[in-house]
Amino acid sequence: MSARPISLGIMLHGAGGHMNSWKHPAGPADASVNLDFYVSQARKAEEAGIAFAFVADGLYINEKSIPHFLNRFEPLTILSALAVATRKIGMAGTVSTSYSDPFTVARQFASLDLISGGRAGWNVVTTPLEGTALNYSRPHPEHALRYEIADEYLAVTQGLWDSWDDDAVIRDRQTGQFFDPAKLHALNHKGRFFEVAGPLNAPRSKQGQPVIFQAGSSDAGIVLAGKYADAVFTHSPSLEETRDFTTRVKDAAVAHGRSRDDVKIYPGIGPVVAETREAAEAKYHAIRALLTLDEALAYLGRYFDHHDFSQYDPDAPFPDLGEIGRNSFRSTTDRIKAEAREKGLTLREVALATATPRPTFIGTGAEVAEKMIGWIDAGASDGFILGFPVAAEGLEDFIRLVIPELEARGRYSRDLPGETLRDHLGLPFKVSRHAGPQAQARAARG
Ligand SMILES: Cc1cc2nc3c(=O)[nH]c(=O)nc-3n(C[C@H](O)[C@H](O)[C@H](O)COP(=O)(O)O)c2cc1C
Repeated sequence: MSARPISLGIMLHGAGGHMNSWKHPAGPADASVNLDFYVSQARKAEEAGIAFAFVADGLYINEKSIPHFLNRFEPLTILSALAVATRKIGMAGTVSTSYSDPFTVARQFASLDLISGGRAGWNVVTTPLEGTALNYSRPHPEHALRYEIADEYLAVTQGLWDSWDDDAVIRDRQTGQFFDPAKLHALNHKGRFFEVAGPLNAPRSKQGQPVIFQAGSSDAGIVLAGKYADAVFTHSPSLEETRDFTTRVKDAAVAHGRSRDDVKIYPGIGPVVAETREAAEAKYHAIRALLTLDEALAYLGRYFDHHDFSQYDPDAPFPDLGEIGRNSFRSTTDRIKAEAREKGLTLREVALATATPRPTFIGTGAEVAEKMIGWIDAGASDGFILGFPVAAEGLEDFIRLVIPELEARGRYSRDLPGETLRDHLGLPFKVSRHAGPQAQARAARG
């Protein structure tokens, strides 16, 4: 295989990314809380050489939330179950830095990394929805502050993960020595938001530390990713916009003394594939028909902190919302507003395009495979996270129709490299900050 193989993750999100995917006959209606369905999706993905499973999350619902959000598994709990039902596929889960404590989260991911044999990843989010504050006995931090908290939070967590040198625990039954005190490091962090003494009560794992994913595409999100992220989950509006984003994240990594290859970019895509282009279009139309306009307006509203769009004429131009949305999903709402303005769209058009977008990757297996290769070769991304609108149908179709086309072009292997998630993503073992200069140099050489 000469050119780079394409790296894939799969979003596990119940019945699928379409808000009414639960109505689609391809999978179970209760998929969001159906352990057997999650296990079967993860195993199919693993067999197909998909590098990691990815579980998104949210911490606040109301009666307008989409069905999958109303009843679903907590990410680390479901990933711990999936870790013992699989052997190779990575396990990446979302946890918010605005509504948790670094010691607990460091410990939870360290445990997942041990349970899975070095396959854990943490998708770091800052939580967009103000209503979350109602569930956590604390005020909702505004956008900039959320990212300042996240920065210190990550420094603390990664510090805790290096509490124990790789050979610190001896467990010598003859001498009775359990560990070497010289190889145990307290953190003694005292910062603006956190005071954490450490050490962590968990060792490092087969991959050193869990992989850091980051999701959040605003300027502040890009700076955070450049500093800490091993991988970034982002939108996929177009090849050009995604490539621009990728360039900015990799520039940010370089600005923090890292290399461009230290951070991998994974846009989420929702391919719809069939034997012919017409059949793929028919599949998309069946998916689109699952949705009413009212539901699309509620879906759109969530990005704007559950703004009520039903108050406007759907066939009038998209309303001028001023600052609404800037403190929630900022990068997403800025993009929606700009596109509506530039293209002169009505509210109805914006709501439908947001809730049930026409996939960028639609067509035959060969067409979708060619397009994916085109994105990678143009430098738009390092891989993709597959978030099928209808999970059961989408994964089957992709394995049957797209993967063989990628293989035929020498751009995909079902044999995942190595054993850990870092191996799968082409990232080196994470050397401890307390390791000597020789170990650091070895790691830098790869
Ligand atoms: C592609 C993408 C995926 C996201 N996934 C989640 C998620 O699963 N859970 C969550 O609480 N927030 C998620 N967020 C929200 C961000 O963490 C952040 O709180 C919000 O988008 C504001 O950041 P931004 O303006 O930098 O994008 C996501 C954002 C993006 C852009």
